[in-house]
Amino acid sequence: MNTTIFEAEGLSKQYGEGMALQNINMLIEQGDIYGFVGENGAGKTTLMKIISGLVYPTKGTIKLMGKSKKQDISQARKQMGVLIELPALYPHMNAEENLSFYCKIHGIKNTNRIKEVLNLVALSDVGNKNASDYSLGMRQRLALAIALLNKPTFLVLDEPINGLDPTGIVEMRKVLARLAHEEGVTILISSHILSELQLLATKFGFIHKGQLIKEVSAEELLQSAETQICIKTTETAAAIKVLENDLQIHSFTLSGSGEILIPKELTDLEQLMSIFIKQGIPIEGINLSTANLEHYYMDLIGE
Ligand SMILES: Nc1ncnc2c1ncn2[C@@H]1O[C@H](COP(=O)(O)OP(=O)(O)OP(=O)(O)O)[C@@H](O)[C@H]1O
Repeated sequence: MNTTIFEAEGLSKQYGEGMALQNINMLIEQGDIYGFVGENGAGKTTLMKIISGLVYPTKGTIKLMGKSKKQDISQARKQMGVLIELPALYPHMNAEENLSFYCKIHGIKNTNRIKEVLNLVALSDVGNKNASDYSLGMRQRLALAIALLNKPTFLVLDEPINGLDPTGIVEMRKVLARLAHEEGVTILISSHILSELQLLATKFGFIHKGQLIKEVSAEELLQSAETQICIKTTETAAAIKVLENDLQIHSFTLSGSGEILIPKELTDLEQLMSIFIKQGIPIEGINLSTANLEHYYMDLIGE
């Protein structure tokens, strides 16, 4: 049975007149990389702050590492690493010195941990370079290293790839995948870069105007996407005739660029190719379209 890391029941947060969160029920289990998706102002940061103890909910309950009493939750938070706002980095200090400073603040005596976290975030080679010489991606990874100092089992990361260039994004993805797969860290991560989130997350939660409208596993997302065969031909009208008359396929659509999209389960690709060739229909390309987190999200919120 999977262990529950975080659970919210009927969670709401009101700021003045505005409801930032409304009746949220959410479940994060051990080993999940939970991708948190939502528009600006949807409520992602507010929920992450509640989990981290930076903001109190107006209504509802939370359980952290199976604990629900206030004191036990505070204790459980010691097993968490949080990156919501970038911690202050001292530019004139190198990464090791910055980490050493945070070790002192958090009362971490095991200085070997500094080398370990530098290794985990792939900064070992540049650990003695001043932080002012780091790229944004390296600074983000150093901030992550600070969040990892206490060996967390649960990481909460708000937009950790925001503003990074493609190399920085790939580096961060590799680091997070390694933390999850090799160190067994459970991760809650928000990002507006849905293609990136799709490469990493094992589960998704979609929040819209303060409401968690859907939770779905990566497998369910794949299954729910109607995998389609896309056929590109210069003879679209003739190809459609063959589909309808010879193959009795009527549920196909045309993409914006004129490709014919057929649900995969409706067709035997070999048979389709052989009929097209027999009828002299030129095929310029065939490929499979698969699940797309961005489309899924847009469908979900009705846009
Ligand atoms: N301290 C605050 N006081 C008043 N309103 C707030 C406060 N913090 C957040 N809000 C409001 O709560 C709502 C949710 O904000 P939140 O920052 O949680 O959204 P978000 O999904 O993280 O957005 P983004 O993707 O832009 O970071 C927004 O309407 C925001 O204006």
